[in-house]
Amino acid sequence: MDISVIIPAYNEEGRIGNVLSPLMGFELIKEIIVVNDGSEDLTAKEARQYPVTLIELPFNQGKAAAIKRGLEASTGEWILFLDADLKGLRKEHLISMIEYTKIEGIDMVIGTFTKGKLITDLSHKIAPFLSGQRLIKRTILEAMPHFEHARYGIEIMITGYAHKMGCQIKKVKLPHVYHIPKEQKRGWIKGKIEKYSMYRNIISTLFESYFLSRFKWIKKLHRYSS
Ligand SMILES: O=c1ccn([C@@H]2O[C@H](COP(=O)(O)OP(=O)(O)O[C@H]3O[C@H](CO)[C@@H](O)[C@H](O)[C@H]3O)[C@@H](O)[C@H]2O)c(=O)[nH]1
Ligand SMILES: O=C(O)[C@H](O)COP(=O)(O)O
Repeated sequence: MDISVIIPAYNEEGRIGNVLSPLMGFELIKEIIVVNDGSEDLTAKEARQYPVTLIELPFNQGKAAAIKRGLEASTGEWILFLDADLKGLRKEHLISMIEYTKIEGIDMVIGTFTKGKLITDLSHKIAPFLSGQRLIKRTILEAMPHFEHARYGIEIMITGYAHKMGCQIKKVKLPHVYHIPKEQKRGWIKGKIEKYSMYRNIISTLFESYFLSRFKWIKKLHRYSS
């Protein structure tokens, strides 16, 4: 198997290095694609210090659009999505995600936070399908209907689609990994505003695509064993 890592990044100066470092020297990783989604800070400069393919979007277009651009540029058989603001990510976490892909028939592995921070652990316990850490067969992503406008609704779309197509999904715990909350990244007021707008993206995607006909998949997701 070969893996393309795609990391969407918007204003992640001082953080993106924590995610890129553990990826170095990993044999199965064919390429690392960082999509700088119109950042106004030094995210791109920091990413350039690593051997990555850097795609620069001229203005902020949202996570889903950044992922789409990364996907178009990638060539791996499997795609590993990682957020650029993770703390505590280590090689062992990647290895445990990759191990699951060896099980016959597995199409997607979702990495969930545990033993990191109470709030992030809790949010992944309640809503593991919102996790941005995933390893997916590229054929599934390529077959998906347009998703580039979904912004933060992207995880809902991918999970819903995979479910609809009968894909096999596994959750894998990523101990001691968490992400930096928006309030800490952007300041309290701006952080809360961005969070509110993220929840709107998530809820509207959920509502538009699945509320009436396919709500059942959410319940089922909780049953996927780790
Ligand atoms: O316009 C944007 C906004 C975010 N990002 C990047 O996308 C990733 C996730 O964004 P973040 O704002 O950190 O999201 P969270 O608040 O952590 O949201 C959680 O929930 C979201 C909705 O399910 C998921 O997309 C995230 O991966 C998940 O961590 C990070 O690398 C960002 O830099 C972009 O590239 N463009
Ligand atoms: O996972 C969490 O801790 C929150 O629900 C989302 O965090 P955020 O502040 O990065 O949006």
